[in-house]
Amino acid sequence: MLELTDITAGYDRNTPVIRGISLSVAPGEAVGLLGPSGCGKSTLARVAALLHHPDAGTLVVDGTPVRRWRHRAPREQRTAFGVVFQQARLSADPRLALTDLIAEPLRATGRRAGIADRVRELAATVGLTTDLLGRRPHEVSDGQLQRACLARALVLRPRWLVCDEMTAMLDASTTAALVRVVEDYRAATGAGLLAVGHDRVLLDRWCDRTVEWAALARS
Ligand SMILES: Nc1ncnc2c1ncn2[C@@H]1O[C@H](COP(=O)(O)OP(=O)(O)OP(=O)(O)O)[C@@H](O)[C@H]1O
Repeated sequence: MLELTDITAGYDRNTPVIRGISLSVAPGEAVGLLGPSGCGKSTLARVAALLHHPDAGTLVVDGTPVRRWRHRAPREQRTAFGVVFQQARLSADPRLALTDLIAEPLRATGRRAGIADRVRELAATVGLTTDLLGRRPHEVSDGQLQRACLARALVLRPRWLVCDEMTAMLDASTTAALVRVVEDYRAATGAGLLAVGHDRVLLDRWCDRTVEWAALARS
């Protein structure tokens, strides 16, 4: 279970951008989070994925309260999450070939055995051909780069996926392909999903339930 309770967070302690927000995702559940631009969806998603320290409130992941965020979070908690952001180019090191980008979390956690096989397997899963794997981010399209970022998010086999506007920059066929990859992964592993977006039709089709930000902010 992913349980966010009474979360207050922002970028300046005196003026939080989200206040007293609670949201839970059950194991294996897919929850869509819908709301207008700037309301704080990404901030909440980053708190949930241990990437942003809240000013107040609690986060409990699979029964264990989170006490530290970002690089201070215990590895076991950090690696339970796979995260994909809207802007692949901002989340990809421009110096890394796609193969190294996908392998980054394996190297960062010292899991060096079988890296090449795992990258090949995931590249096929997300629909990246071998010739693309040696290219760097500026040598591939936004859709190809996002495929690599999704592969990177799955490489440690996370129990939780946070997709923050993952498909907002993509065409319909790439969107459908990436959603399918996430859903196949969830069907195989039972991972839970928090999917942030603007597109109600997509989120309703993709997720078990869609939550409106306005309802969260009222409750
Ligand atoms: N790094 C930052 N520093 C300061 N303010 C920020 C930062 N990131 C976001 N904000 C502000 O926090 C508020 C919430 O931003 P957030 O990105 O969480 O909203 P959002 O609902 O995800 O928006 P969008 O749908 O446009 O992505 C906005 O007013 C934004 O300007």
